Amino acid sequence: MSANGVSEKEHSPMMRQYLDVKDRYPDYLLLFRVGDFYETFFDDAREVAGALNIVLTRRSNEIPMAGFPHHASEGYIAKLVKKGYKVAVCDQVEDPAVAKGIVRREITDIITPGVTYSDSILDDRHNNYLCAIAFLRIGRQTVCGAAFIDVTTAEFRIAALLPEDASVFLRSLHPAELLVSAADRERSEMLRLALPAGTAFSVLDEWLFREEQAGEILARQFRTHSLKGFGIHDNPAGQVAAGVILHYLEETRQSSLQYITRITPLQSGDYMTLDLQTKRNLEIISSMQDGSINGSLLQVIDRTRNPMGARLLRQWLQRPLLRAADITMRLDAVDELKKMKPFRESVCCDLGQISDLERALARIATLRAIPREVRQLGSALAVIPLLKQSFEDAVSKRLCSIADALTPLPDLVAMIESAVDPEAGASMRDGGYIRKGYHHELDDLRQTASTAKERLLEIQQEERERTAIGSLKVQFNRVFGYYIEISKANRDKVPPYYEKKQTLVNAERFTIPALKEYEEKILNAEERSFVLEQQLFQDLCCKIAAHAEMIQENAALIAEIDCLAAYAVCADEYGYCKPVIAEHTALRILNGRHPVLERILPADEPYIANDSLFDDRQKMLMITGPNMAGKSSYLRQTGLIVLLAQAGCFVPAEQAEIGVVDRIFTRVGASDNLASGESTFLVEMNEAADILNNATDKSLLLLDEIGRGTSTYDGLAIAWSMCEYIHRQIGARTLFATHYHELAELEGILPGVVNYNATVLESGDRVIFLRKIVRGASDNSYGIEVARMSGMPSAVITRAKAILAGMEKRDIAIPSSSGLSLQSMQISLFDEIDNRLRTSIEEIDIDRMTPLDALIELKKLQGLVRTGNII
Ligand SMILES: Nc1ncnc2c1ncn2[C@@H]1O[C@H](COP(=O)(O)OP(=O)(O)OP(=O)(O)O)[C@@H](O)[C@H]1O
Repeated sequence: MSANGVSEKEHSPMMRQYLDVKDRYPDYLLLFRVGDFYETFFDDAREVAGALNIVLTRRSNEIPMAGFPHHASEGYIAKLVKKGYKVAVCDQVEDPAVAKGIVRREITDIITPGVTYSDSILDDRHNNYLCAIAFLRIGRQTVCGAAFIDVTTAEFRIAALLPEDASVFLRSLHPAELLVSAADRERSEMLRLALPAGTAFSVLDEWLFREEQAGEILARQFRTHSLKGFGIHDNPAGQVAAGVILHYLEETRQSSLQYITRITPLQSGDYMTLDLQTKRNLEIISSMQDGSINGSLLQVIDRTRNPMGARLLRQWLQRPLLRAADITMRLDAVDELKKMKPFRESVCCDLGQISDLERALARIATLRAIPREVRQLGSALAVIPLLKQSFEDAVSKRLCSIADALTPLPDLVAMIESAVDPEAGASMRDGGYIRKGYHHELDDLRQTASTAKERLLEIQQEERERTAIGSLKVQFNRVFGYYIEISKANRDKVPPYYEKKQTLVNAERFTIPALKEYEEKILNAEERSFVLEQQLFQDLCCKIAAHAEMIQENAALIAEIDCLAAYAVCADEYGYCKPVIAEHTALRILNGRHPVLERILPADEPYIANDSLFDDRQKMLMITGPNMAGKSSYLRQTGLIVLLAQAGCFVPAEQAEIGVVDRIFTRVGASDNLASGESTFLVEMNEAADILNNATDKSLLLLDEIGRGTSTYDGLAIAWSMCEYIHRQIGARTLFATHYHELAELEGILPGVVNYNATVLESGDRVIFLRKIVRGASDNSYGIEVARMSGMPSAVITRAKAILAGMEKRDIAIPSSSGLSLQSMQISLFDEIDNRLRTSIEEIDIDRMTPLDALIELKKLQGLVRTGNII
């Protein structure tokens, strides 16, 4: 029985053919070519109709069906794939006119979110990753590894992971599609939950996740006996994941994978780990406001001129370096480019001319390219000698090695130039894209066709004279081929040897033996030259693909030059300074600025620069100050400056010395994970726990309003003890912004804790934010003043002031000065409980209570006294 209860036998032959194909591709939406349409049936049709918002109809009144015209398929397929669907395209592979019985159909393309080359789906400034995660049991241990590939750029990497870190890794990589094993059900489910909505998730057979299987497939792909040369041999789970990826690519019919020439390890020791939280809080790639690039660090720094550079810059900002020598090498290169402005500008101009070599190569190697792309690749490769030459006099180590490594490919450039017509258009349908002189036989065929066409003109002239019909014309169309058209008015002059082909309203069309003869010559020659041209173009693509490794290396170097030049432009135009990078744990940023805020604030309210100073005597900066005073911005600014410096970029500061940070941890503001059912406070505590468990003395901790999500006293107590723990157990450089003025007490108690505050100026009952972070603790929250400035109704403000005055008189709940010790904090905690106890008892209406109610009430009161909370 089939999906809707119709038995196989009752189906038409075409539907049986459909079901046969669908059987082989159950996880894909099967687009089945029927005439000029791609049709989907059964459940696929329901999905497609919903996803594309198209009509769901029924075939033969029974089978659900939805489809779209084939000429518009690119847009529809893009829409489906962007929504996370995997699509298999089944085409008619023989001419229906000559087919005997049911026309033959085959899968001609498979497109999934992680395996696509289509410009309608991809963004050229983003990588598009297909990722696999594998868990392996080795002895008593479970090891985990990941592999990921961008098939459009051939970047193929593997990483060794701790099993518990797999979700964090995935969130950080943000792949378009994930492959997991059917055997790891629970773990796979956890991974699925870690993925952002819309990520495709494929569960594959367990046998694919075996070491032998992976070893074989990797050795075949890279044509080696051992994987030692790639430096990935000590990561068996990663290798399994890589093998799974290659198998999946083969299965999805990506037959020409030769352009994937290497696999490289992603060593956790080389790069700073940036968890999703930190990426989000520091707004590195996208802003918190709307998730777009607008307002992000990337938007400010991305001054690249080329898509390859743009993609690499994203990676650089998300993977800052850890070794001082590597960072300094990048900074020196930026310095050199910054100083040589005219040279840099001319290099940038060259970079702007270079097309996307990586993606063009992938399309060429997989025979998806059109002639224009090949031509563009040729022009891009032609710029390499110029680039190489222009860097010949470079001084900095990295620029010198880039100049050395750039490899011109003159023969390939010449071959492309001689083969592809510079005017080649977007379509290959009409041929004519291979240049004259490239191939002898092609030239001959074209000559034959053109001579025959000239002969047709002669025939036209001869027939005009013979028939005395001046308007007689030899014409061509795809359906009827060549014909002679004669208007109705001249109908009686048509000679008897004219054979009628077609009658129109005002004219008739004929053929004659001479016309037939030349028509055949032309069509034959054209048909053969068309096929030959396709063959020559394919051969050219294969020859280019044979140079894949060299092209990829050049592309990587061009991308790097682009990023370094972009950094230099930022340094120059935004007034950034070159940071000094050291292997100690101090941090000295003088007059640092927030790279994004300083660009968006109005000129009359410029960003106020501040210092961030850490050394052995100053390890934890306790920052108090009113709302809106600039505490969070100061925390973020410090994190961003460190991140930029370690990504090899100059920084928005007057001077900066950065002791390399192994990881930036952030706990900034309330992030809502309400969708996953967690309370704001729980999320806050999870994140705080993660920081305490993973930070080291080389980390930078940016903690904003820890404890805010719960009651004042719980929050204060947690914040206090976290500070103690960080101080005693971790020793990380920490910026701690808080509204708990009591925490200022810690300055006297824990060495290395130093108070700072975001200053304000009181002017009458107004507050002016100076945005200067200065030594000492703040002594006022100004919360009510800030509320007033936000446009709160004045009645609320007046009442709030009265309540505050009352509370301050009674010295309860809201702490008003920094003079409280932990002991006095506990005393006021009991005051608060006493007050709540008293109010609760007063509010009890004994006359309306049953004895049971009274007992329940008593239990609540007991709970209040014991835990500080009413149950
Ligand atoms: N150094 C600065 N120079 C100029 N403007 C600043 C500066 N720092 C912050 N601002 C401006 O003040 C606004 C509020 O800053 P921020 O959010 O950092 O304050 P906050 O003290 O953390 O407030 P809250 O405690 O309410 O979170 C920012 O959006 C920015 O426009």
